[in-house]
Amino acid sequence: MKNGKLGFIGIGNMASAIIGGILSSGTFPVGDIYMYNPHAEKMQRFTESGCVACTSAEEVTELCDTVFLCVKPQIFPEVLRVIAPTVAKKNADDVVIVSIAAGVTFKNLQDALGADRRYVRAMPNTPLLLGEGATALCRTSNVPEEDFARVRSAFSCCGVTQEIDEAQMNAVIAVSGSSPAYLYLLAKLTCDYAAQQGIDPKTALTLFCQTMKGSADMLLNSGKDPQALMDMVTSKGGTTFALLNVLKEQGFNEAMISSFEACTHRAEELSM
Ligand SMILES: NC(=O)c1ccc[n+]([C@@H]2O[C@H](COP(=O)([O-])OP(=O)(O)OC[C@H]3O[C@@H](n4cnc5c(N)ncnc54)[C@H](O)[C@@H]3O)[C@@H](O)[C@H]2O)c1
Ligand code: PRO
Repeated sequence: MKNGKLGFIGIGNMASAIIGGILSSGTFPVGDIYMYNPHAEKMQRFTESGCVACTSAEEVTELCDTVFLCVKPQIFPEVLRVIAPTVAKKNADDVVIVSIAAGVTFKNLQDALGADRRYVRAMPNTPLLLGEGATALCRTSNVPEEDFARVRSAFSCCGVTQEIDEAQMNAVIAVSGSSPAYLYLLAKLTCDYAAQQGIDPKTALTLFCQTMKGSADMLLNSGKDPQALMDMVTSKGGTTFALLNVLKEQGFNEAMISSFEACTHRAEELSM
């Protein structure tokens, strides 16, 4: 029997972002959110808000019909081994297993927990914490619309969601899962430069962040593609031209593409 409870195993950065987003949105009753982490202090702020702490991953799996696996890929074999007997006791219709791990495939999950179970893979990102996340999702063909909608709503109350094919799941990490890191790197380099030039760090951060937000809005809403928007900024013989020229000369595009490929390749290596 389904009971609508959401269970989280592994309460680290990402589960905290997802649960934080869910709590701020109020989409799910706080008492329906169950969790387990071996370090109990990681659950404290959520239990203080009314979420339920469990004493094991098995307990979360037993009590919840949507189970989010939020541990590092390297910990997956252990967690799957621990929850497998509890998953096996349930009807296949009564549990959806959601993995947010980079690289862990449906085949990995099916080998450990059974081919007849329902699985969703998600690739969220840390801005879910503020309700501004982006999550790519895919499902096995046996996940009905109603179950998928429920999982999707846990992510869409924390931002944008898009359904893709499993074959694209590793490549999408460079698009939205890992990409906050390179945007923060850009922010750090820009603000460090501004500070060296005597610009107040807070002023620089405000200007840079609004520029990221405004540029994102232009990409989404102006009807122009990235190249056309770059051209709008770039006066012939002007400052942007000088900036882009150095990036080109120093191999920025190639470095970015190599970094995307490394990201995807690492996800492939993390498959069990
Ligand atoms: N951090 C991100 O931006 C991000 C984005 C998308 C996907 N992911 C994926 O999310 C997953 C978690 O990443 P994270 O950054 O939150 O890691 P994290 O290290 O912050 O969190 C993992 C948590 O798992 C707990 N844990 C360890 N062993 C456990 C066990 N046996 N049972 C239950 N819990 C256990 C740890 O104490 C920790 O709190 C990874 O698989 C990662 O690929 C992360
Ligand atoms: N953080 C995880 C990692 O670095 C997965 C996407 C973002 O592996």
